[in-house]
Amino acid sequence: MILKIPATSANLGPGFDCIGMALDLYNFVEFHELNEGMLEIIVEKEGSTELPTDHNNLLFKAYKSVFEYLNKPVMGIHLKLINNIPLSRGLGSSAAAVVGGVLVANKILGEPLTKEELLKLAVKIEGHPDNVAPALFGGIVLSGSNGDQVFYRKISPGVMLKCSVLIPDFHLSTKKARSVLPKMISLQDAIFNVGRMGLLVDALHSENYEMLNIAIEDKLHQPYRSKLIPGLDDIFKLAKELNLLGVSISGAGPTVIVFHKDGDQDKVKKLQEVFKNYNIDSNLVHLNPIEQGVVE
Ligand SMILES: Nc1ncnc2c1ncn2[C@@H]1O[C@H](COP(=O)(O)OP(=O)(O)OP(=O)(O)O)[C@@H](O)[C@H]1O
Ligand SMILES: N[C@@H](CCO)C(=O)O
Repeated sequence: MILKIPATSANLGPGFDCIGMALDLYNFVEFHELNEGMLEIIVEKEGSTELPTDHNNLLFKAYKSVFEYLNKPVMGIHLKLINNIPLSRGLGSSAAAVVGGVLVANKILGEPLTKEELLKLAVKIEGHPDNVAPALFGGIVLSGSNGDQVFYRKISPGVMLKCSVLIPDFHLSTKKARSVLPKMISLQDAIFNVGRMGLLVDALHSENYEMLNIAIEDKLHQPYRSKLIPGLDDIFKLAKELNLLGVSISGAGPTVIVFHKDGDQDKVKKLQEVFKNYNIDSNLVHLNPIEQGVVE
């Protein structure tokens, strides 16, 4: 059997830990059962030289968590991971691994758990729902958790919503990108983000992107993370000058996601020039938001 799991872009500016969108870039997981206690992991493409191929592999840990949750012995498994989502770049590689792991276990066990139960297990491992929810359900997903419960609502991406990602040539782990965030924020900044989030949800629902460049602004995480992403402030400034629809850090970064109209590709290339001016190579990839989450 084989699973196809999408990349995801979390936060979309103001929705820190609360919103994410599935994109048409995929990891594939080929799997079959082995005798109890056996584990084989083969990694191809992204992460082939660095990802562990033993019990420390995140996808295997997520797989194992389903058996533990159901109080069942862990079944032996062969996993071939064909990864196209780059690691630690802000495109949801860890969420794709976690979703892959819980889904593989559920398949092997004859699907005892619903997608909602798998979401809960995935959130426990990932720590927040914003990437795992769209990786599971597709589309743009608003989410939150309350101890044991995870809430979500899906918005279908509008056909006019086009985006490109600028993937810089360096890793930034979510752990490091979270370590620079303050423990407390001011009421003023909270009000700023609540207002932007309202505008963002309205823009995504109504498919009216006129105010997206305002709606996508954020004061909770991006100002602190900009010191980890050289050139980011200049990219944000230039995106406004070029009248692009909106720009934000993708997930914890360092990838930058740019919303734009069809035919704006040349303007997006100008943003890539900014990274170059900071001696950072980057890969510019056009990706479409997608309706479908993980599929068999
Ligand atoms: N295909 C995979 N198989 C197993 N583990 C993976 C896989 N992809 C990613 N990981 C694990 O996830 C880590 C990267 O997670 P991290 O949260 O730092 O970045 P990200 O998920 O790519 O970005 P973001 O969360 O900002 O979107 C890797 O170092 C590795 O431990
Ligand atoms: N919301 C998360 C996404 C990355 O996992 C963050 O920005 O840290």
